[in-house]
Amino acid sequence: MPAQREMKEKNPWHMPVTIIISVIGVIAIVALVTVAVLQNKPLHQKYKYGIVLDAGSSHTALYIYQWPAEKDNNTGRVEQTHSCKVKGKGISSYAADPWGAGESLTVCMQEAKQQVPVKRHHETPLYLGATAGMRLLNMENSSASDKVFEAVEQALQRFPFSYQGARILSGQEEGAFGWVTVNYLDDRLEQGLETTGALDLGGASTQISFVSDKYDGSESPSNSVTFRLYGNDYNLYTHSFLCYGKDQALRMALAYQTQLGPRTISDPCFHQGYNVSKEYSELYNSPCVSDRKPNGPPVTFNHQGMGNFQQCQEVVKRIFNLTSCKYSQCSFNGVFQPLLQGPFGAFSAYYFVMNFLNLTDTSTPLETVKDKLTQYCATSWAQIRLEHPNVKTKYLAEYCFSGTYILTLLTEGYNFTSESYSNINFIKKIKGSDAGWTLGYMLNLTNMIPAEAPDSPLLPHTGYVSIVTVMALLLFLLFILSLRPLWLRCSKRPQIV
Ligand SMILES: Nc1ccn([C@@H]2O[C@H](COP(=O)(O)OP(=O)(O)OP(=O)(O)O)[C@@H](O)[C@H]2O)c(=O)n1
Ligand SMILES: [Ca+2]
Repeated sequence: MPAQREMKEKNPWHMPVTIIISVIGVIAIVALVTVAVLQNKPLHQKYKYGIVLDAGSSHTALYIYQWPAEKDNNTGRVEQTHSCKVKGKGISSYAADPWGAGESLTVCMQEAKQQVPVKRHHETPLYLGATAGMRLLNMENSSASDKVFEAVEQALQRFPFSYQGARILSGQEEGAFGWVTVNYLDDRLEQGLETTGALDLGGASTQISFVSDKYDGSESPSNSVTFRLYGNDYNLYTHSFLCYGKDQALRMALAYQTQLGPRTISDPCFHQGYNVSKEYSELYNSPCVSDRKPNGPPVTFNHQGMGNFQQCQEVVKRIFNLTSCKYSQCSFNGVFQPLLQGPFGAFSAYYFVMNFLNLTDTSTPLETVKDKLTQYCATSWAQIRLEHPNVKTKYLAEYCFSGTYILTLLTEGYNFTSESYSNINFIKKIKGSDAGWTLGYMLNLTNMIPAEAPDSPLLPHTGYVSIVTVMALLLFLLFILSLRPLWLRCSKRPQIV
């Protein structure tokens, strides 16, 4: 017993003041670490939203994007959470019934109301951008186009979002924002990596956009778009070909075959056994072909398929002017195009068509791709329908033409070769978000890509946690060591005998 008492009296830990100080010290350190860690933990649960309606020539689609609420200005954080395809045709097809255009959007808008949390509705920006279909309608009949916009605007303003306007995008914007989307989703802008070119094929127009070291914008300045993003300067080449979307290109190809007003045309771009009566007035009802309407044609013509890829390619080539060029080099129709450079993402109808034809693998030699298309085009219409009973007849009838058009546009039009063809990636989505101009458009309008690289925190969160913990442990050790003299003094005290 006396020995135990002696131990207690020697050991400063058994002094009440020392115990209290130690406990407070430990609690303070734990509290310090906990508060510091929690305070700096990134919040993931709160999001902001943005909605973009892509009013294309063939259809309208609604996209909802979200990003963490506390990081509007951060990099690569915006993602698509929902998309909705509007039933029916594009808004430009409602020229005779403008209110129908507004009405057509309500189902997808209701869906958006469900998808975005109610408390975010009022601060969620809503944009509508129209592309080549409305560009053509505006050229043809600007008052009809104004009426469509009026109806669309009224319909959208009935929803509780922050409506930011509906307008026609220029071809240049459409190309440039598609390029921004692809490179943003691939984190190429933020990291200053080599960029990917963008190839977009719609129903009424098509865009090509890429960065070329050889292009500084001085030759054909109208094709140049400059950006400063995350501290890097980009000099983008972009061009939009109006009327060279898939549907209008088909019209032009048919117009060449019907310019003498025959009752029947034998079209190599359609399958053998395909035979449909079509109206001249309907075929020529577009500014892309209206000036070539034959004089006094019959009301209808029989559109018969022959199914021949080679001949189809000859027909398709006729819609490209490959000879005139006043620049150092051109793509087609006298449009300047610098040397192709880098990888390319090809989306929209490029993807739909090549995916249907099982031709998205560009490591397959171009000659093999052509052989496969030759076989596909030569298959009878009856057989094609039998093999794809669930595919929309309009799409199905056109895939031979569409595949041929895509290969001709890429090789004869844009000058992709057997080698550079493999630089193309046919894509639909990147990391869950659709490739297209809408995301780039929203990022631009909400200033979500800074011109300069944002100040990044000195340390990542895990590094920060580790340093705070190590510092706290060191403090604790220091505290223990500071008790040592006290402990030594106690141990030297004269013994109580
Ligand atoms: N499964 C699908 C879906 C669409 N298409 C075709 O793809 C084209 C539409 O492409 P899209 O990118 O949706 O065009 P829009 O945006 O409507 O047109 P634009 O960009 O020219 O305004 C149309 O010709 C349509 O027939 C297709 O062949 N197969
Ligand atoms: Ca489009």
